[in-house]
Amino acid sequence: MEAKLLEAKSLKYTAEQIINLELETNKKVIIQDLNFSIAPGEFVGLVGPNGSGKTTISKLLTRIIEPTSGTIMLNGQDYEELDAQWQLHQKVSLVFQNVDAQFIAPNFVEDLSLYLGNFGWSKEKIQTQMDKVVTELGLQDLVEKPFKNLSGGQKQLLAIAEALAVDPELLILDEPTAQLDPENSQLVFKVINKLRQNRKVAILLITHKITELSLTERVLILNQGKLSKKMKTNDLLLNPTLLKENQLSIPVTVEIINKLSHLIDRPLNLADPSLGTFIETLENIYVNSKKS
Ligand SMILES: Nc1ncnc2c1ncn2[C@@H]1O[C@H](COP(=O)(O)OP(=O)(O)OP(=O)(O)O)[C@@H](O)[C@H]1O
Repeated sequence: MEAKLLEAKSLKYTAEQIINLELETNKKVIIQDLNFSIAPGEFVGLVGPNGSGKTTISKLLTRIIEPTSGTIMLNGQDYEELDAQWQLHQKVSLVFQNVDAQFIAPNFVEDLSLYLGNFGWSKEKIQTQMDKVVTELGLQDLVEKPFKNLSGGQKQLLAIAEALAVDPELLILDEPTAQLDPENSQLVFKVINKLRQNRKVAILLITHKITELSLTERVLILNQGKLSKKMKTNDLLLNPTLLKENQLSIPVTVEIINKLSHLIDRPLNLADPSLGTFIETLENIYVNSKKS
């Protein structure tokens, strides 16, 4: 049986929702009956239309909110047994969609010291971890600069560095480049790619961007709070209908294949092995051109 780092079973989350000006409420089901697992070191994508519940899942996995029912297990241990959030947050780290909400001190050195100090770490241990992560991501020039003088991409990199400083087993990235321009997105993309190659951390990547998704091995597709599909990322990348339904931009290669089919006036089977090799080559050229 495949090893499981994290396992969610029959996960449900319901929130009170105000329905009119008299402030009457009803229960809104946001997450319903989710079952999924993530293996140690696995890189998994989480996609779905706006409002499908992706951010809610990241909050459940970090105990910012508690599920209405169901269980989450980490290394076979029930989340309930990780009796305080601080214990969990050394194993499962989250980078928020809006990184400004993540920092409370004026710069990275002070912010990370405060964050790791909360776990009761000694000054020496904090310094060792800070040096390690700053060197790993090449952020030496940024660590003492005030956050207010940094670009969105630089802040996003520091937020990732902060989340990695605890050496988590699972890192959750919630749309890490959603608010960045192409240049800053590229900076962050390169770092995620580096982590994939060099760290043994499992990553759950929430994204609407196909280039980021192409770094993942497997993808969970969420629809109205339910997991509608779990599939290999490559299979999703070749399925224009599913991509559109999940607000993912169509890969340039699939567009080329579709245009080819129009030209020859017959559908091309994307599952055809020879076409697969052609698409793979085009994808590599495309992804590499984005990386460089
Ligand atoms: N505490 C809450 N009370 C009421 N409704 C909520 C609450 N939290 C989330 N929701 C609703 O639950 C749904 C899922 O929200 P969530 O932010 O998880 O979606 P998402 O897939 O991350 O969306 P996006 O892609 O836009 O970031 C939305 O309709 C949202 O309005």
